[in-house]
Amino acid sequence: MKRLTKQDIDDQLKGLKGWEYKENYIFKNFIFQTFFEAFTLLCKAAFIAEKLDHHPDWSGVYNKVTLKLNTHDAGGVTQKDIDFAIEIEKSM
Ligand SMILES: C[C@H](O)[C@H](O)[C@H]1CNC2=NC(N)=NC(=O)C2=N1
Repeated sequence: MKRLTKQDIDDQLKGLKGWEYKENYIFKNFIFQTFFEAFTLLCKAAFIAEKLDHHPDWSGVYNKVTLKLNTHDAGGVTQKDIDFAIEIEKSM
């Protein structure tokens, strides 16, 4: 899959609240009230990852989650990464 240009990525991220582009990946930091809500997001991310066959780098510390994505073969951000972010936002 073709790597997106910075302009394409910036344009697409305008519609995705909290998502940012940095050093060849897109990411979002989430902060919840509770560990359970954070864990719920990780569960949703796991199901989306399996559906799209595209898996985020993630970290979870108590009520905070970070999701980070790029496409290994392309060496950067592709439409698959954006699609993952869209699915996550739809699930919120
Ligand atoms: C074969 C399989 O489709 C690839 O290894 C997938 C799996 N999940 C992946 N996830 C992410 N984030 N980037 C990839 O390039 C990627 N590649």
